[in-house]
Amino acid sequence: MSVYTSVSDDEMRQLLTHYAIGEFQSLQGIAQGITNSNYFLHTTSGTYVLTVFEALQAHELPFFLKLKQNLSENGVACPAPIAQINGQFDAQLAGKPACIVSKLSGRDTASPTTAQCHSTGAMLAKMHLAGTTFPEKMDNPRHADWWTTSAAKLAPYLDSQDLDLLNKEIEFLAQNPDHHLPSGIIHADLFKDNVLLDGEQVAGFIDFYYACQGSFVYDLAIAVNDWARLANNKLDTQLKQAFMDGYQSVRPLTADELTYLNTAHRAACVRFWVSRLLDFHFPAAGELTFIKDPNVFRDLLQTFQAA
Ligand SMILES: Nc1ncnc2c1ncn2[C@@H]1O[C@H](COP(=O)(O)OP(=O)(O)OP(=O)(O)O)[C@@H](O)[C@H]1O
Ligand SMILES: N[C@@H](CCO)C(=O)O
Repeated sequence: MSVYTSVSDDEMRQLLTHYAIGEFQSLQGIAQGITNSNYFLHTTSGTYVLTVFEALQAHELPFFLKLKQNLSENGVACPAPIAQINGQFDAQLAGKPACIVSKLSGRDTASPTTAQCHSTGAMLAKMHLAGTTFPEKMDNPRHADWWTTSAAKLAPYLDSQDLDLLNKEIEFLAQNPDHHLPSGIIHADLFKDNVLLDGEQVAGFIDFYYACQGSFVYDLAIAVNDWARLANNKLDTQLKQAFMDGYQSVRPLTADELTYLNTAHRAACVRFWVSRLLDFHFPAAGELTFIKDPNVFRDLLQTFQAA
């Protein structure tokens, strides 16, 4: 149950005095989710989603909320943040940063169909195009510098084979950067559990809290590595193709992006192999982390190295 911060009815009533979304009716904790406390908020004007952020700092929140507003206004399926009467999107509850966003229909899936991959790929391309109208920038906190520093921190915990693989791959990526490729705002974590689906169609992307500047093909590779990954840690050709076709139905990849694609998949493997290794070897104190298997991305990386 991912409700770490309990919000009382009185606290919620008080917060709602700053919004024009009707009178408080009830709050219902949402079981899914790992990092934050999420609730369905029922008011006399409808149902919304309330998030109380457990790790994000208050000053970091406005960027992500303005981004979601910009994207939702530009036809990207994602929750629209609800502004307070004074125009501010971010709020505070129980001393923590919080926000209210529109509720989307749909649910995530662990086993996508090709049609769902196609729809998600198309929406990702739409997001990349729409993001070009967003004026603010955010550096990627989990890219080359981060994985280089993290590999040094992880070195004592890895066996020599894994450490050698990781270090050589980081060296390869340093020699093959993506700076020359089309870039802009990327989601950077578009795994299956961050997309709500309504039948075969995307109802909305959620969890924009790793969104940052990056190359579009890297973002595409992050998503395909999860959407098309099979239990044997190889990619399903049909799911991958459907995702790529969906993406390219909206934004065809350039010749340079197609040339770089395999390297982008490798970079995406390193990103999540390393973050999962850090979660495993350095669990944050007091954090209820559901450790995800780091080795799936090590194994997937090796399939791309062999390609
Ligand atoms: N805008 C929304 N509309 C409908 N349901 C939502 C919305 N936002 C979140 N949810 C529901 O809440 C669940 C938890 O949200 P989310 O995955 O963002 O949790 P988190 O703890 O904030 O992040 P994470 O699990 O990635 O650490 C989602 O699986 C989804 O079911
Ligand atoms: N999507 C990530 C977790 C959140 O960043 C993973 O599966 O490792």
